[in-house]
Amino acid sequence: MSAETGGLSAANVSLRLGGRSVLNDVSLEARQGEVLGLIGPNGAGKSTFLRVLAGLRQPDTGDVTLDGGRLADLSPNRRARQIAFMPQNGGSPPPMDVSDLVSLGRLPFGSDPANRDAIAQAMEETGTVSLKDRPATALSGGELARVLLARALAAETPYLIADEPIAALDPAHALSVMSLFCALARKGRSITVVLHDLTLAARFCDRVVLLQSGCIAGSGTPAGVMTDAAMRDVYNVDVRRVEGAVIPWRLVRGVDGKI
Ligand SMILES: Nc1ncnc2c1ncn2[C@@H]1O[C@H](COP(=O)(O)OP(=O)(O)OP(=O)(O)O)[C@@H](O)[C@H]1O
Repeated sequence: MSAETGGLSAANVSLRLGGRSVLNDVSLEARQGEVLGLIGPNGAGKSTFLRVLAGLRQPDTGDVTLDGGRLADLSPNRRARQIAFMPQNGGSPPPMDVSDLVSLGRLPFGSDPANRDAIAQAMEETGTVSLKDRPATALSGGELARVLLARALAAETPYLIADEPIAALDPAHALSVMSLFCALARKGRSITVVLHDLTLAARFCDRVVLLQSGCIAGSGTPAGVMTDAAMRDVYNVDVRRVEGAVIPWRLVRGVDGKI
């Protein structure tokens, strides 16, 4: 992991797509040492913003900086050594075995001797070791999501940006991945993650940013942002904070290897 300090910051980012404003003056900082949750309803602009933050799409106005320098000025290779991005859904995987797909996460590092250990660790952390010889095209949706997360983690970048990484996961794997994100943050990594599971967002994120129609509608601690009023205004739902709800809370045993 890089010893560099500082943050990944978006400042006053705006973007129009198809003649519509999709992001409107969005500013936020992804800080090392914390899990930042990006929440908001469908179409709020979360995925679009993540791509801007990862340097994969240029905003119309505003800028993204990494440790004080313009992200757009970094070469793709240098950027990839700093920021790993896990896209939503991931699309159709290429026709290759799982271990080869995860290895792609190390491409920016050439023949670095650390590649082997980084790949092995990422597969252990995501419970994908038992899938290593399977064709990626034959995985279930949740299995593929964990393999794509392993590919992103294998790069061991200071910044991880993940778009709905637990959307397809069963409760045990979702808990395991969120716990892993917290553990990585405690080791100094910056994790920025889009979530629709508000229970897990409230429990595992150090900070959340609530997006609504391309604008920031709230930012701060989960309790401070996810108020009844905000849930009503932004999500159009009344929430109940119910004891006795079935909330998967702790793993009974590891899922497929070390968790
Ligand atoms: N290439 C595009 N051209 C036109 N509109 C687009 C394009 N890409 C995204 N949009 C629109 O921008 C808005 C934000 O899309 P985005 O995928 O960022 O939302 P999201 O918050 O990630 O939603 P979800 O929770 O459904 O994944 C949506 O209304 C979407 O239809």
